[in-house]
Amino acid sequence: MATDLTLHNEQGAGVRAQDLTVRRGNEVLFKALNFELQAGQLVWLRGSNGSGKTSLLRVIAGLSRPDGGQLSWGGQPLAQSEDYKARLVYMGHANALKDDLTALEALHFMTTVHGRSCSAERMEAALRRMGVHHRRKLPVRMLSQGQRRRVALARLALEERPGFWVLDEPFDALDDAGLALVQQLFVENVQRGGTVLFTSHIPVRPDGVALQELRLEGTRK
Ligand SMILES: Nc1ncnc2c1ncn2[C@@H]1O[C@H](COP(=O)(O)OP(=O)(O)OP(=O)(O)O)[C@@H](O)[C@H]1O
Repeated sequence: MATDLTLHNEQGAGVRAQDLTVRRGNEVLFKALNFELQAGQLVWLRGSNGSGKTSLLRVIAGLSRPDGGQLSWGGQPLAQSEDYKARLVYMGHANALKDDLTALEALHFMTTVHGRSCSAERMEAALRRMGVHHRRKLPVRMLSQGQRRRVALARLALEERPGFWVLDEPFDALDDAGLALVQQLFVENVQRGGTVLFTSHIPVRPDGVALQELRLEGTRK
């Protein structure tokens, strides 16, 4: 039997998952999962430890393949959609910052790797917004965990287009002010017509947009 987690929203195209099945080893994490993620949605992917949230995010980001079912964007397979690839911003659980680079260099490296290269002034402004500008010349290895997270998340502060953000535990290691900053970035992306799909074990309550939930609980068969 299919599990329908469709989130209803009428604005524009989005990601559609049909009968999605993912296994890890011998374990079926979820089976025949159906949902849509559309423009203007802020979606909290929830589920207990090991329920398959990271695995689902990786599949949506195109980093691994589902064992069954399809993912599409505007009727086209997700993996073949240039529009989807251009909108996708995926951030995994790890910060993916190079320890020996300074914070500014690490952000520059990250944006270049992801094809989002921009001016030094804009990167400095993003680091300032994330409250780590005063640490921009320090090597990443000398930053605290929360500061590293803020540098990595500065990538989101550089985005100006309506993006499709897929974020695994973005709030990890952040203090209350950091949490508020990142939620504000979510709201801005959603308000310009983007989508944010994220996991978090910390309850969040962004102001100004509706928060929807996609629950993986009970989807195993
Ligand atoms: N490469 C792998 N090989 C085998 N099993 C894996 C692999 N990666 C993940 N798993 C298993 O898949 C299940 C789901 O893992 P996943 O990381 O997707 O869960 P999660 O919901 O993100 O968990 P958490 O809340 O703890 O971060 C776990 O039981 C895990 O052990």
